[in-house]
Amino acid sequence: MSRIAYFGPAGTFTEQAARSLADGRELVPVETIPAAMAAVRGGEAELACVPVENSVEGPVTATLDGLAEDSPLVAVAEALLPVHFTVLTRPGTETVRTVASHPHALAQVRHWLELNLPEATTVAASSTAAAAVAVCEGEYDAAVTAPVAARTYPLRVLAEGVADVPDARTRFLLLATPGTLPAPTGADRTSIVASTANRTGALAELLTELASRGINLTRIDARPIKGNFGFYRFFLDIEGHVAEARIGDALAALKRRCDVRFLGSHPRADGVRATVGEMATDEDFAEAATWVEAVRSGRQA
Ligand SMILES: O=C(O)C(=O)C[C@]1(C(=O)O)C=C[C@@H](O)C=C1
Repeated sequence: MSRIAYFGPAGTFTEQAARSLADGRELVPVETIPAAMAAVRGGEAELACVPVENSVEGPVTATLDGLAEDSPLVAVAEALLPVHFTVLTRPGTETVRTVASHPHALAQVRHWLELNLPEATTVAASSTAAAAVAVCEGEYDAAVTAPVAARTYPLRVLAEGVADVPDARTRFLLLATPGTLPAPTGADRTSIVASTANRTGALAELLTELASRGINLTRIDARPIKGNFGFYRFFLDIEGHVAEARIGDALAALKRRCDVRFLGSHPRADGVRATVGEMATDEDFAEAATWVEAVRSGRQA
């Protein structure tokens, strides 16, 4: 049976996302995001499930860095989960002095902690479920976790439905080694990472290549190129599938300008159909290509 390595241990939001994408595959927890990616690169798992962006805290930087470095991986599917937290303690805990969780989770409950546990010190854990494990082992007094962790670990629920921002969401990717792409659906997302030269207008030129082909951008994040102070990579998510003419044409244009890594084209979890700018449909591109052919072959003045 094929396997999905997910950012664990058991009881993370990522496990929930992996379950929703599993399609009968075996789920295998690993401790870190780089370990999930390494499992796919090393062939121990066919797929990896990792978080990529949260509507409150933004990008999951370990995922972005892992996608830009080492051998290529591509996203073949995604899941979008609503994020509200459960706070767990050991049965019998009377005073909460330390609260542990993933930094993204702590950032999403900052106000709740200020109001409800103002004396407690927050501690970063590798994941929400790793924090629950640490509470079980007596290392910390409370953990901010996914609701599912309350069923996974023998802990007491101190609070449920905790979220500073009511409709917070996290998006997760299912990653594979490059192979057959998922078929276009009309509601797809294409992701790339581009490293531009450090000169005036370089980023504007990349964005213009997209805009002039009627392509809508859904996310842009910059990450430093490590060991090269002041130099950045740009992660771009765009609406559409590389099989569509305007997207293929834009990627070819970007490739001529800078270093580009393709990170996949896959259906969007929210089903939002791509906005296609004026004169940018596949038919428009095909008509224009036919005209150029005619000009080249002398059939058209
Ligand atoms: O620690 C977990 O449960 C995770 O799956 C990670 C993660 C994240 O990286 O953003 C996922 C969703 C929540 O936003 C908080 C933590």
